[in-house]
Amino acid sequence: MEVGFLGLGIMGKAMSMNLLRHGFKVTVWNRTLSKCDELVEHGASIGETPAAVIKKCKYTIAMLSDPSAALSVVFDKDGVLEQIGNGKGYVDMSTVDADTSSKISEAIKSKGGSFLEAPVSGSKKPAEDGQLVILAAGDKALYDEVVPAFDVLGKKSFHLGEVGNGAKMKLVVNMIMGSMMNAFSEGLTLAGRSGLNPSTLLDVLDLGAIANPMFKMKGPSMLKNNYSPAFPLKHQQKDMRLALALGDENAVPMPIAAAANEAFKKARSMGLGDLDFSAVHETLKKPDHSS
Ligand SMILES: NC(=O)C1=CN([C@@H]2O[C@H](COP(=O)(O)OP(=O)(O)OC[C@H]3O[C@@H](n4cnc5c(N)ncnc54)[C@H](OP(=O)(O)O)[C@@H]3O)[C@@H](O)[C@H]2O)C=CC1
Ligand SMILES: O=CC(=O)O
Repeated sequence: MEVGFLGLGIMGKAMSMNLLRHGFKVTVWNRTLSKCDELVEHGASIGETPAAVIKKCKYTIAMLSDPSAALSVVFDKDGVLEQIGNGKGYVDMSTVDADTSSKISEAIKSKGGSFLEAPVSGSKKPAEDGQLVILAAGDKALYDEVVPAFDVLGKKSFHLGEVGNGAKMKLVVNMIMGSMMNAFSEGLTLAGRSGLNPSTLLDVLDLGAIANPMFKMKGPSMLKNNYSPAFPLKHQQKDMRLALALGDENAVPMPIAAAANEAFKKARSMGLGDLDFSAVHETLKKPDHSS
């Protein structure tokens, strides 16, 4: 199967590499074109623009940072809309809000193309290992056609109905994840400050009812102040912001998510946006008055 791939950040690189490993022919594009080189070394072709990729491929996947990037790649000059048409499918796997996804869907469909949103749950490692959870919604025929690619990228795919439902599901999941990360981070800090060994806290948590892969994976590196980015904090804060807007629209009070969003904003203001989202832990540290 031949696919186009737009966006070679942490996730897009891992996902397109995985497709190549499984025998897919992949044509890649990235805004910073030099990031295509490593993929080319592994057998990918380059498209000079999003439009060029769409022209060449029947199916194109996008994995872009946020709503503004997702819109720009579709609507701007040399964008997806210039070449999309009958018989072509566009699958946007970026995490965006339902409105953004609907705008993209309507534009693609007005040109005769088909559209699927398919944000994913799972980070860098699951992307490398083909263990993502795919939250698709939109054109069911296109979904059925791209299942071979989803089977490589993920361990499970859902088709959630109309466009917008995939985006909403992803935002709900990440709203919960961001809130959990803040509670975890406060717990680690409280354990240390009150004279407990935070490593022992990790062992205790792992044996009880709130054990989960995120605490297990992130805890040890957080205790070493290692925030090498798997899921950049700026994207987690974007997801909290979009989830809070969804809460506004539906009159759902979300005081815990709102507090978590403030912590992520504080972390961004401290210059931590490009680090892993677990770097929110740093917002709880005492200022160093030693110098
Ligand atoms: N990392 C993770 O663990 C997960 C991330 N996600 C979501 O997946 C998406 C991608 O995440 P991730 O790979 O981590 O992000 P990165 O920040 O690593 O990559 C972002 C990508 O978007 C591109 N981009 C940004 N702005 C524009 C623009 N205006 N026009 C064109 N391209 C643009 C970047 O291009 P350039 O290289 O030129 O900057 C890059 O290819 C996000 O929506 C994120 O929320 C979902 C699940 C897990
Ligand atoms: O969006 C991030 C993730 O880990 O899922």
